[in-house]
Amino acid sequence: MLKIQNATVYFEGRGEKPVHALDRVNLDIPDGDFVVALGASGCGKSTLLNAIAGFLPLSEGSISLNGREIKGPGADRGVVFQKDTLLPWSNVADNVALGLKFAGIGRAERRDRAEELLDLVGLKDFAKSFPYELSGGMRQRVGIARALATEPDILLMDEPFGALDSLTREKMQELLIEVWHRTRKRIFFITHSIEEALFLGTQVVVMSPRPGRVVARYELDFVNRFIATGDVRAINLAPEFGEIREEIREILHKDHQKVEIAA
Ligand SMILES: Nc1ncnc2c1ncn2[C@@H]1O[C@H](COP(=O)(O)OP(=O)(O)OP(=O)(O)O)[C@@H](O)[C@H]1O
Repeated sequence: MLKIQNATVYFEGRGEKPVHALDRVNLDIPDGDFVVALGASGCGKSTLLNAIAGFLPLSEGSISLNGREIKGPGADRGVVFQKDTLLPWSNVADNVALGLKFAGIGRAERRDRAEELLDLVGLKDFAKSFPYELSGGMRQRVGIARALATEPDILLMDEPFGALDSLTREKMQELLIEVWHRTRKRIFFITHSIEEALFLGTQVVVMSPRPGRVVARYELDFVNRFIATGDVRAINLAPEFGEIREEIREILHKDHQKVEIAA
């Protein structure tokens, strides 16, 4: 279980009032859950992800993974960002195996593991390619394979498909569902897109800015419906999909007005 209790973060402002980026967020991510955080810009989504990753400390509250409090980065958490962070001078297989190299795993085992993961993300034939030879979607797939290499307990994904064109994005969503279904890895995923959140999440938390807090939660089943049927269109057209989408749109619209007024 990943347990977030009263997570609160203040950033020191430049001589002004501190920014209250995260306010008493409580969230449980059980094993196998796909949790999506959704919200307007500045509502603290990345702050929350960075705190789970151990990149920044909480001002108050705690985050624990399998009973151990998170105090810094660790191999039990794999991270994928919007911009790929692949090493341009290393080929795809070496990029995937980077974390294994740091962990002292031998060359043969690294190669086997990289091969297995590239197969999982549909890039079996690209092991020897270099990042510049790949499209944006393919680079993100390498990023996912790399994040999974050390067999983390959770995958943390900060708008991983935000920079992709809509067709590639849809393909990547389906690929990620396949990866999730096959590995049953728990995932914490950030997005601005309501449709993406509803399609992917077994749990969707809607966040609101100033201060960043959770304002709505949904337990959803569309992702499992997709796994069972493969029918994206039927899901998009399902009345309950439309209802929740409108409900969330309303919440986010109010946030937008709030931010515009404050700006
Ligand atoms: N290092 C920092 N120092 C000061 N303020 C920060 C810092 N990082 C984030 N903030 C502020 O904290 C608030 C939350 O930011 P955060 O990046 O977590 O939001 P977000 O929901 O991820 O936004 P976006 O969707 O635009 O990425 C914002 O007001 C932001 O300006």
